[in-house]
Amino acid sequence: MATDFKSIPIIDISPLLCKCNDPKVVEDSEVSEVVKQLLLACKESGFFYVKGHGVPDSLLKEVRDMAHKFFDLPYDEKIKIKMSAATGFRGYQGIGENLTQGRPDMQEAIDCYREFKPGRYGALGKALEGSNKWYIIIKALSLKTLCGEFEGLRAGDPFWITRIVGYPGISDSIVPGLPENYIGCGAHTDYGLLTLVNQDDEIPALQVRNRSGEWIWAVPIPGTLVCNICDMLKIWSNGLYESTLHRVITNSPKYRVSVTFFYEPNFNAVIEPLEFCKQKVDGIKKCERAVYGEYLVRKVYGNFGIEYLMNK
Ligand SMILES: N=C(N)NCCCC[C@H](N)C(=O)O
Ligand SMILES: O=C(O)CCC(=O)C(=O)O
Ligand SMILES: [Fe+2]
Repeated sequence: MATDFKSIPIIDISPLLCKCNDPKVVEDSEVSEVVKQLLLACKESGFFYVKGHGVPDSLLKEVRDMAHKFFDLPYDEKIKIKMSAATGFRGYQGIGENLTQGRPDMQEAIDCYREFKPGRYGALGKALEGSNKWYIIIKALSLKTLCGEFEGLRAGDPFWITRIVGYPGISDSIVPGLPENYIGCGAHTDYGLLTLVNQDDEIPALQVRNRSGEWIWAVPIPGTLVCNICDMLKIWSNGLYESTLHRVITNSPKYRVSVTFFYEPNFNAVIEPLEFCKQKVDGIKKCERAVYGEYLVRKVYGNFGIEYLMNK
């Protein structure tokens, strides 16, 4: 359950990285301390910054620089990798094409989804069949390498999504009578397990809602990644962890980029509150079950107007 948090904690996870292969990891006091902080953050705000994550600052910056370069290209170039229902919703979408709660977001983006063999996830998976445009977009993004880490038996054959988002800058001279909260991305929760956000320095934009409805800034902290709990993890934890509402405000004249990686469950996974999480609240089930793939496809359809959907 989210609380009235006023700030988002910064957690140094380096002990986890150093000691993850140590057979005595569970007894390690530094590791226990990190785990304690993570647990608290997952319950109180569903959001935290991580530092000591092992991804060099220079690489985080390089990724964002490449995203800026892509979005700087003329529109005619960008639409060479245009997304549609026919591309499995993979590729570029222009400003105002993504909808949140039915309203256009003032952003442009490139969406990538885990690739899989046609037919692998049956009729449901058909919506997302297609290949990513890696060769143009993110040769050096290193996200593919990172994705590789998450795949395989060890992590249960998870799905993943990555979204490279650009928010055009704004100023009174461009939009006279500009509202104070110009929406780069409307209020939403994320769908899967855990989101990692690599955001531009110096441009506060991401906001997270606490229990009383106040919007708390997740200002950029150089070298950190913003992490947040998503809907499927909330269900698994029987509501113990919060999938917190967040949004993006644009009030800077500077163009802002964020690169998000969504770590998701297996596409076919049936997600239900785990028994030991129910036990913590006298066996009461607090969240409804969902099939991840169904949930995702419903969200993807909701994110686009009808012209996208007519196209497959
Ligand atoms: N794959 C994820 N989580 N993408 C997040 C996008 C959030 C905004 C979207 N229009 C929505 O309304 O959900
Ligand atoms: O741009 C950001 O900081 C976050 C974007 C976001 O919330 C999303 O794409 O799900
Ligand atoms: Fe989000």
